[in-house]
This record gives sequence, C-alpha cells and structure tokens, in this order.
Amino acid sequence: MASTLLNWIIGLGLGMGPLGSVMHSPYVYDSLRLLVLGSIVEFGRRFMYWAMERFKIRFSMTATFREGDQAYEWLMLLLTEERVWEKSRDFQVAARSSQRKWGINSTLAPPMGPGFPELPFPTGGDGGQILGNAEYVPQYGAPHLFKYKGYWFEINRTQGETTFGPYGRQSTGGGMSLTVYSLRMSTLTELVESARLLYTESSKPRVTIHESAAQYGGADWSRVITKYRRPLESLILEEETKAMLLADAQEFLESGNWYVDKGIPHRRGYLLYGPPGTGKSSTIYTLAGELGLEIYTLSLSANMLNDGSLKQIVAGVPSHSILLIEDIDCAFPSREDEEEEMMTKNQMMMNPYLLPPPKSAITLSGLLNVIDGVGSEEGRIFFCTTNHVDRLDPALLRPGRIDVKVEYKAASQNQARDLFTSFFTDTSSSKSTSSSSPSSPSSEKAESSSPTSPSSSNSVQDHALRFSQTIPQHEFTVAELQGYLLLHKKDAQSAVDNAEEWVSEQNKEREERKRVEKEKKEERRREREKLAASYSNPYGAGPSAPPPPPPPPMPMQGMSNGFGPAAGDATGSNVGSDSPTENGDGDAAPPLEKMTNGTVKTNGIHGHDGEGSSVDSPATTSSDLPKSSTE
Ligand SMILES: Nc1ncnc2c1ncn2[C@@H]1O[C@H](COP(=O)(O)OP(=O)(O)OP(=O)(O)O)[C@@H](O)[C@H]1O
Repeated sequence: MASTLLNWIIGLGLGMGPLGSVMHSPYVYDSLRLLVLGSIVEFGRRFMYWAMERFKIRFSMTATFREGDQAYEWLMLLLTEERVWEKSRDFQVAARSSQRKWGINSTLAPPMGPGFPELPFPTGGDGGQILGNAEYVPQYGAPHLFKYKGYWFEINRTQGETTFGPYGRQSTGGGMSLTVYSLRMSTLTELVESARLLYTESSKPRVTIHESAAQYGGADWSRVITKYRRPLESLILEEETKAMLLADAQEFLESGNWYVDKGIPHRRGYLLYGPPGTGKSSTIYTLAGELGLEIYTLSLSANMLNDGSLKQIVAGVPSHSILLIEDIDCAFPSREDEEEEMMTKNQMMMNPYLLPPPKSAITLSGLLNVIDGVGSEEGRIFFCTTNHVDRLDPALLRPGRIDVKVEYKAASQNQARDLFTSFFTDTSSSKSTSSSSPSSPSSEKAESSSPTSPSSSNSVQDHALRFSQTIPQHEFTVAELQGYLLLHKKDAQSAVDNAEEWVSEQNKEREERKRVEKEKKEERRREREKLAASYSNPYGAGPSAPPPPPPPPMPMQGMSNGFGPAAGDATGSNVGSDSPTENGDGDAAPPLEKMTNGTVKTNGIHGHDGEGSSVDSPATTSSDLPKSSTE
C-alpha cells in the first residue's frame, strides 16, 4: 500500500515538466524514491516528537531543584537512597571528605575509617561492590528514569549560569529538573515531603554547614560540609552559659506566634567574642546539633562580596536555620588597617603602576540592612563571632540586631580541670546512650558514663586537679591546652608531670613572639614615617629628604594583571601581602572600604572573673547577669 502510494507520488512528479523523459531513468527514479521515503520518515519522527512533547505537557509535571537550596539536598539524598544513579556510566571520582558530594555511595550515616562502624557497601549496577574510601559522583549527563511509589519520574541535570549584573559577575550553581508522569500534583509533593523527612532523619547524627560560594563569585550556598554532632558536655564552658544559650534559642524557636502577634521580627542575634581558640565556633556547632538546625556560614572577607551579593546570599538562607558570620570585625578596619591603607595610597601616588590591594566592598549600612533583613525569614537565628569586639560599631551591637552577647576568655583553672577530665575519661561505650541535658555538670556526666572503675575515675579527677593547678588562670586558651593534652593523650600521668615545663616553654615563646611583633610594628611605623616625609617633600629638598622614588617599572610578562608588578616584585609583594591582611595582631583582616571605624563602648558587656565565658543578654533579667567586668 505504502509502496503504491510512493510510486504514485513519484509517477505524478515524473509525468510532468520538460525533464519527464530524463526522469524515467531507473537511477533517478530510485533516488527520488529514497528522497521521498526519507522525507516521510523525518516528518514522522518530528510529528512523534511534537506529539510526545504535547503529551508530556498534558500528562506530566516538571519541577526544578536548584543547587544550594535545601530542597535540592533532600532530593539528592532520596535519589541516592533509591539508587537512581547506579546505572550511570560517567563518574567523577574524588577521595571521601567532609564535603558532601552526592556520589552513588554517599550516605548521611557515619563515615568510614578506624573507630567508625562498618557500613553496608552499595553494589554497582553490575552487582560489583563499591569500596567506601572514594566518592563516585555521577556526571548526570544523561536523563535517568526511575519508578517511585508506582509513578515514573525522569531526572535531568540543568546547567548553572553566570550573569553579569550591577554587582559584577555572579554565578549560580546548576540543579536538577524532575519530571513526573502523573496528573496528580500530590505525586510530586509526596515525593518532596518523603525526601525532606528522609533528610531530616538521616542528618540527625550530623551538623550540616553550608558555605557561601561568595569567594568564587557565586551567590548561593552550594558547598556543603557535614560534621559530627558535638555532645554538649564536650563543650568546656560554664554550665550556666551553655544552659542559657540553649534555653534562649529553644525558647525563641518555640515562640514564633508570639513574635507575630506582637509585630516583632522573629529574629534573634547572638555575638560571641573573645580570643581565638576559646570555643566560639564550637559553641555554635554544638547548639546547631542540639537544636537540629543547619548552619549557613559566611565570611565577610571574601573578595567578591559587596552589598548586593551579600543581600542576595543571605536571602537564600531558609527559615529555621542559623546564619553565622564569623569574624564580623573584618567589616570594621582597625587603626593599623587604616594606616596601612593610607601608606598604600601614598605608595600608589608615587608609583602609579602599583595595584591597589584587593578589597571587599561591603558598607556598614549594607551589613546592617542585611542583618535587619535576617528577620524577614521566620525563625532565623543569627550568630556572629569576633576576636576584636572593640572594633564593632555600636549600631551593630544594639538590641534587635544583637540580643545576646557572650564573652569568651582564656581557660580558667576549672576549665582546665574539666578538659583534662573529659580527655582522659573513656566515654566511648556510652556514646550512643549519652543524653545532652544542658543543666547537668559535665564532670558528673563524665563520671556516670565512664566504664572505668571508681578508683581509676578518682585518679583521673586527682590528676585533673593537679593539672589545673599548674595552669595559670586565664592565660591559655582551651585550644592550646587541648593541643598540649593531645601530645600526652595516652598517658594522663605524663600530661600532669610535664605541664609545668610546658607552661614555662609557652611563656618563653610568647615573650619571643611579642618581641618580634613589636619589632615589626616599629619597622612599619618607620616605613610610614619615611613615606609620609617623601610624600610631603617629593623633590627631595632639605637634608633629611628621602631618596627620590625609583622610576615606575614597565609592565612585564608575569605581572598579575598586565599592569601591576610581577609576583615576587619587592614593591608589589609589599602591597599585596603585607599591608591589607596583617593587622596589629597578625590576624588576617583586609580593610573594607566605606566602613565607619566606630569604637564600641563595651559597658554593656559583662564578664565573669572566675570562668571562661560570660553573658550579656537583654533577654535575661538584671539579676541573672554576671557583674560588669570591663569598660
Ligand atoms: N570551650 C571549649 N570547649 C571545648 N573545646 C574547645 C573550647 N575552646 C576551644 N576548643 C577546641 O579548640 C579548637 C578551636 O576552637 P574554636 O574554633 O571553637 O575556637 P574559636 O574561639 O571559634 O576560635 P576562632 O576565633 O579562631 O574561630 C576546637 O578544636 C575545639 O575543640
């Protein structure tokens, strides 16, 4: 029938026109038959494609999940659990790390290695076992079909985008598009809800930390790290401080309706301040584990960050999560930073080929707007940490932005004792049953959970007491003491015996560090003075005039951007590495433009003398507050 039709069409064509006789050649005839046949097949193919598309639109739904959003993580876990990727043939293999990658053998359960329980290894599509030290991440190039609860789903990778907007280059991660062949919306929502419940359940033993991709020019939270939940009792702080923080955050999360009724933004801000290594970050990770919240952490020193991108990134933090800005003082330049900046400016005036140091472009008002906007998401907790509270602007510290302030100090002798006890008390066998009630003292818990005999437990207590007596009050941080105890982790006796010597060595090292630091400061001061003199007298007149500046170097190959000095160039490295990052304490803190350099009066900040942390919370009554320690 089809052949007759084909012959008829061709015959019609051949019978007509002046070339009719030529066309009667069998070669031409066969070629034409092929051409017509090909056209019919192609038409049929296109028609089928068109019909399929119409069918898809009519009888399916498509949902897109963007990388960096929590829903994307839920979906990826569900797909991994459902072993959707196992038929993949294109993998990227990476060593396992705390960064979450969603390989086919990914899991939210404990990782592999000594001390961790053994995991059932998944098998590949061909039944071969997948060993657990590497992550096999499918490239998701091809669409995958899978069946879930009786419905067919199709999953496809969507590519990320890079856009150039008013705030510069911004890239968003890719994502997944999920097509479900069903007319019921509930098929999709049920899958998403199951994925969410699975995620919530599986992530309980861990704390999830989302890092902003700002330093790579991204505006999302696509880098995800997971850490083990830290038991509250392993945090060596005053019991009241731990209990207060936990109770305050819990109370806040439970009273969402109250905030709505009163028209107050449902937001709570906490500032943890004090020297490095005193447990500020550890406190936040521990609280996040206790409260079952995920952390979204952001560093203001990321070079690509500006007011616009900061706002966009923070807007992507979901409700019921913690926004953490570490080292918030980065946004407030110190006096040294400003002097360094001035020096760099002077150098640049004398040598126009010098590059300005890289700077973040966040303004104080931009930062405050973002913090105020944190409350627009329901139930968001905002934490910030700093080592230099005196640099913070009072506008940042006002209640409503920062509601609770906690001061961290170097370890007290009580903390040294508790640290020692927790270090040398074996709690491994009771880990699974340990509760985390905030109010019970850590030493009590350590004793009750210890499998050691009462006599060995007593000896740990005795050693702990002796150890704490050798550690001077508030001179060493918990991190430093932890570093020392790690050297003697198998021998409590030697930890006690060597403590005195360690303390005196540390003191000597500190003295030496102070001396070097002082010399460096002095050197920088002299350089500044020299530069200031040459700037005010650029022609070198007068007896004390500095030598004229060297001629500007010609742009050369290997220069950082074709205009600036080459890497390793003496002047260039001075600008690039020394001035913007080193403040007086040797901390990395690049100065940020357009920031006011307000000095905070810390009269609202209170301290405990005998312990390593203290609290100042407008929420607590004045009788709850420890006495004021500093002005
Ligand atoms: N109070 C503490 N209780 C238990 N561990 C602590 C405490 N303080 C410090 N540590 C230990 O010291 C290390 C560093 O602590 P952490 O990062 O919390 O300090 P930090 O105050 O946030 O420092 P930085 O200001 O540099 O971020 C961690 O390994 C942590 O286990």
